[in-house]
Amino acid sequence: MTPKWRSRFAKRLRNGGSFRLLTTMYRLKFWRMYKFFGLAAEVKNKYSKEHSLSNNVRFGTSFTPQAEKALEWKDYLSLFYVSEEEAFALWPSVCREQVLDYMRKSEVVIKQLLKVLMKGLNVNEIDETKESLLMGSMRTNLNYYPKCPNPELTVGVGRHSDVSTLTILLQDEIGGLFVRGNDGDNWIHVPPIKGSLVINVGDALQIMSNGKYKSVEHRVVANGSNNRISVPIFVNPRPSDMIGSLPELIENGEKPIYKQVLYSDYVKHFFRKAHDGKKTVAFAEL
Ligand SMILES: O=C(O)CCC(=O)C(=O)O
Ligand SMILES: [Fe+2]
Repeated sequence: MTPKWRSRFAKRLRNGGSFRLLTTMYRLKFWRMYKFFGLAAEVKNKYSKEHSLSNNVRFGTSFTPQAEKALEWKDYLSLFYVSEEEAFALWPSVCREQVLDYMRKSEVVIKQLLKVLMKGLNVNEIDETKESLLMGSMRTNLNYYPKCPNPELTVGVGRHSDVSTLTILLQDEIGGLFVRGNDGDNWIHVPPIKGSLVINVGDALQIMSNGKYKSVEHRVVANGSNNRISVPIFVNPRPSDMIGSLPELIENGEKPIYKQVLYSDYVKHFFRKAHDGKKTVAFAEL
């Protein structure tokens, strides 16, 4: 990355928003994903909350069905990465290798993005502890939005920000993802561009950057004519990490606006309620 590009990039993220990173690196075979969702219901149900052998593998529908007035028009398979061995033992074989490959290749891009973002905060050294805080755990979701007979009655995903540090999102050619503009009023469509990824700042980075980088609010509409697939990688702190305004920023004289919270508590708080815009972040406010 050239310094000019780097500073433009850091500025764009500071202003809040979604940054589309053009790359030809990713050629994920979407049909492989469709294959999972095309499996018989009883096969997919082996990975449901009730039947899955592990909490790290979960097939479900909607976000938090027990807290939602109307269900989101979406099925998903959520894969929390622990190790290759575990993935081989527990993840559905129909898509396992593609997801692992995608995650492995993404790591290079993720590290570069985080380096640039930390530079923008004057944090020039990312040691092992910091790296683990920024990207110590990863979760990949396969989202499947089936064609909806009454799209005006529901949504694909309600408005929310991700609880991640960064989200790397791959979407197919259908479209339907919207991000909230900087003025807070307008919604901007994120058009699919072949060979591109959408990079979203999540709440954990907003908190660690002491509010300098803003997590982006987004939503997905339900679609009356097409099925849609998206594959976000949520780059997260580890569940056992304490997150809060980074000490480097406070040592530089900034007033902290976030307290230290256990990341797994933050995530639990997010999942307890239906999607509600950016309200989750209040959980960490001082
Ligand atoms: O499908 C998309 O484009 C976005 C999905 C999303 O926001 C999520 O899974 O958190
Ligand atoms: Fe999201």
